Amino acid sequence: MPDHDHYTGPAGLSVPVAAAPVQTALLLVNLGTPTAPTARAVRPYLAEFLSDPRVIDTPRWKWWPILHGVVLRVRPRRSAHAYARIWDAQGSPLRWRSEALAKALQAELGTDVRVALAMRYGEPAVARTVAQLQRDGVRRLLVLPLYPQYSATSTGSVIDAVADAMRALRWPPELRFVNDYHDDPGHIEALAASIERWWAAHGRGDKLLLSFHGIPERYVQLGDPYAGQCQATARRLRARLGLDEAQCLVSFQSRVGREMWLSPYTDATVRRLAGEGVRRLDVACPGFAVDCLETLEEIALQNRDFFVAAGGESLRYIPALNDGVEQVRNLAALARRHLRGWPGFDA
Ligand SMILES: C=CC1=C(C)c2cc3[nH]c(cc4nc(cc5[nH]c(cc1n2)c(C)c5CCC(=O)O)C(CCC(=O)O)=C4C)c(C)c3C=C
Ligand SMILES: [Fe+2]
Ligand SMILES: [Fe+2]
Repeated sequence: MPDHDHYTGPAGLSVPVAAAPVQTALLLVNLGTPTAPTARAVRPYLAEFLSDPRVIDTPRWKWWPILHGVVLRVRPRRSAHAYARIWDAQGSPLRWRSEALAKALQAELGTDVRVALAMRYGEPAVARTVAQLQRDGVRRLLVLPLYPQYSATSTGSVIDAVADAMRALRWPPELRFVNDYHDDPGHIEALAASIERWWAAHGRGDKLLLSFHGIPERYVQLGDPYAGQCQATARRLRARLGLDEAQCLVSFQSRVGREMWLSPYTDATVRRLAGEGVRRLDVACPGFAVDCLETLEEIALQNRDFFVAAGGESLRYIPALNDGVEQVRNLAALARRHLRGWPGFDA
């Protein structure tokens, strides 16, 4: 009797003719974080991060000796000290908050989509996560980097990692990417609503500063749309909150190295504002989907100290959207829009 459900080969190979039910997955990708707030754990994380040519585009022969000879000897200890200030009972905030967001999104999206989380650097690695999804029968994959603004250094690098993961698979899944969501009306509304909610609970400061992660200015000259997208997010948020440019300012944080980065710099801005008589400064970081080292340490601790030392009264950090209801509803709606047209999702 011929078996119509299987293809049978001459050497005894037998594979099913009918495909298993197609599964769709949403893969969230965030930057990644060390496994512990120690120099020993931070070193391999920084080595992977700072070896990425999307992040540092200096030719390898020139960068390698600097990275291994200087940067990885000095920076891990400094970074570990910063991480130790924000590490909590659940570990790295970036990691556990990203996990909480993935879990909340899974609950919001239901059983039609499987939600997974990977990290660009460190674990869970993109390649391993994608390979596991494929083994589990996922044939359609929507990738959502947790960066509202596109930069080649962040989103572009996630695209590289997913492309590398695809290359390693014999039968890669169908693929879609969210490039950015910097001006998505639902995202702007989510940001505005969470800032207003925070003001209702804590009162309003004299000014609102929006601090975005910086990148070298040269990258923007080479075509990176990041700076324009940050300014567009700020413009829309201002319009929604009814603030002008004097009441709601933009700055860029985290400069590393000697090159000019996007300006004005956040540390110089908070010092300037304190010097100009601003007493209570509210700071939000709309470039970070979840709180992490850059918000909890660099803004809420380091820049707070700069502001107070320069004569300000208090710098208050307004938390990221994290796994709050505004973010979960918005990212679920964004995902559903990008899933449209795939079987099981309205066209
Ligand atoms: C040196 C170049 C760097 C570029 C360019 C850069 C761009 C960039 N980064 C983020 C988001 C995050 N960065 C974080 C930490 C971090 N960033 C850099 C360097 C660059 N980032 C370093 C060396 C570090 C590690 C900490 C340190 O030593 O200062 C984090 C926090 C991670 C955490 O564990 O909490 C995030 C998030 C974006 C969005 C971006 C470009 C737009
Ligand atoms: Fe960074
Ligand atoms: Fe930083």
